[in-house]
Amino acid sequence: MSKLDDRPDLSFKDQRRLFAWAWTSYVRRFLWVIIIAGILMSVEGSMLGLLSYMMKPMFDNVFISGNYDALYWVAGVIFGIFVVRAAMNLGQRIIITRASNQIVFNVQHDLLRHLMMLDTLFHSANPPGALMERMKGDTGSIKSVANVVITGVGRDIVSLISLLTVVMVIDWKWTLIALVGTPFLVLPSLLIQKLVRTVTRENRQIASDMSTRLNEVFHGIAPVKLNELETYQSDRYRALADRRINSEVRASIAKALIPAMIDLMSGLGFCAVLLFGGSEIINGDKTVGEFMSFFAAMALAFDPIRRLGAVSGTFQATAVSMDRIKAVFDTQPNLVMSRSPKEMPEALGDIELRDVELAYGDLPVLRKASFVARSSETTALVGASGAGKSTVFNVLTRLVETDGGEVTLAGTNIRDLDLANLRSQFSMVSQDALLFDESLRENILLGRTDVSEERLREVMEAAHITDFVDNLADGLDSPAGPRGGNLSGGQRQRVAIARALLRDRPILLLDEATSALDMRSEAVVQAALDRLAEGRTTIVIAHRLSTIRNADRIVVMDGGRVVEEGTHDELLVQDGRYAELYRLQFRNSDSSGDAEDADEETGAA
Ligand SMILES: Nc1ncnc2c1ncn2[C@@H]1O[C@H](COP(=O)(O)OP(=O)(O)OP(=O)(O)O)[C@@H](O)[C@H]1O
Repeated sequence: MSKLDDRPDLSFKDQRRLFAWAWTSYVRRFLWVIIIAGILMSVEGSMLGLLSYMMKPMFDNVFISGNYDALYWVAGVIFGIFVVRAAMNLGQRIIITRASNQIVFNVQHDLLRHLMMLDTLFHSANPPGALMERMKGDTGSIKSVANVVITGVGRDIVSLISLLTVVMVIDWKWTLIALVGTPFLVLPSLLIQKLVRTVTRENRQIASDMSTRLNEVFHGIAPVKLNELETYQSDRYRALADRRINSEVRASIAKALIPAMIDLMSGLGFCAVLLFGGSEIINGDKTVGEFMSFFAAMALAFDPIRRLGAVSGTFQATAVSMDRIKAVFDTQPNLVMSRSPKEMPEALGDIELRDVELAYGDLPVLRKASFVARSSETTALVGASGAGKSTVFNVLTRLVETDGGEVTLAGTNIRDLDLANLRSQFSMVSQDALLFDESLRENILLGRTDVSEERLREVMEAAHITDFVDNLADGLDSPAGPRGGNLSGGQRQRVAIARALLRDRPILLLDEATSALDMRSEAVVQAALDRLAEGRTTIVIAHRLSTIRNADRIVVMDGGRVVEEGTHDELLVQDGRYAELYRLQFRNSDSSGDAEDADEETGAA
């Protein structure tokens, strides 16, 4: 599963494709809102033309002819123009803000769902900070298109058309002279657009690296402090921030270049008209009012023209962000989903791995691994660290896809089963129990509303949670803290066990489920797990071999292969890898009295 690498620069066709995708997927459903906002904007924009046109009666009828009556109606009309402008602007702003936020949240919502569908390998390759930046930073730039482009462009185009109509009506020759420099803008603007795209892409990447850095610092705040990495981390962040400032400045220069060039061209046109038109007024061929109207229209056109010039920069920047978002949507999960999934077998039956192969990139992790976990029995997976035991769990729950071989549940290939249905067969407790930043109650219930207080209490007692919960000020409603940080490792593990007890599914997967518990708690929780395991198909990975010696079957893994299988006694008689591990652990725990130390030394799971 791929890392989200940057894609090549966007051609004009790519950009058209991206905007077409955004339009059909997200914007089109707001067509009516856009039309209404467009009407309001058109009215607002046309008011500028009217305003400039009012210069003519103001100068010719009021100032030059000295007509007092005209003074009142001209003033009234001009005030009316401003009232209409204000009302239209307010109306369309409200409408578009609502629509643009809705569009962005829709994109974010779809993106979140899509990201949650992508498999574990994708998430291992792409750090959370980088994904958050795509979700927030890049979608935010779509909003700027909605806000700036849809609102601004509509209004500015209408303003420009109305102002151009006024200047054309007054004198088409003056208009042509004013616009004489425009064709020279085309080539430089194309080059500038490419520059904007390049700088924006770089900028987004730096923003993503910054989020990743922050995410890692806050996630690993304890190791940062304990290894005195504060200065190192803040220097790294500062280096990124310096690059970001640099690239922000370059991006804004690039974006400002087009309006700056438009300014220059407008200045040239302005002076040319002044030179040419000034003499016509001096000669009496044109009135002062006409001249003032023309210049007012020209001056009022500056802002819309400059903004329209800047729009192309915004468009380019947004195209880059949309491309980064589209890259996520284009990434498909590695999982092969069955189009017509088979029914889940009534009686679950055995779980079988047959010649299963899996590699993470170039690293082979499972190599033709085969074993059977019999229905309603407990199977233990044993082997050195990195042997591939947890990967077997990932394969069973289809968090990762195998490269070869097959996994069956009661004879049915798990690929032929509905994914959600398959996952609903498992309860799992893993070594690093992940808690959410919610109350303990919410962490145990995980959204379920059908659990009675009695059942909840029962489960808490079995998982040995009541011990510590009853001592908390808010009891079960105490917050677990970010990633369960308010609890100890052992307490977190007990919450995870309570979840599994409550979930109560036919297959139980325990990955060093009691490794963080003290001896006394472990004995009690282990008893609860043993009770839970009764009648269920259980696969257990345990640190201490003593905890799995009663398993119905022990599967020994080494380097991604199954190297031995049997009961504890059979494996001891075989005198192979298991017997070696067991003796080593037994001897160490015998001499030190601490089985855990022995486990760590041997690396046995
Ligand atoms: N998401 C991943 N991306 C790349 N490599 C991975 C990933 N997950 C695991 N690995 C690699 O796969 C190998 C097997 O890992 P696995 O977690 O299955 O081992 P394990 O037997 O459960 O080890 P332990 O007893 O230490 O938990 C290891 O070498 C590990 O580096």
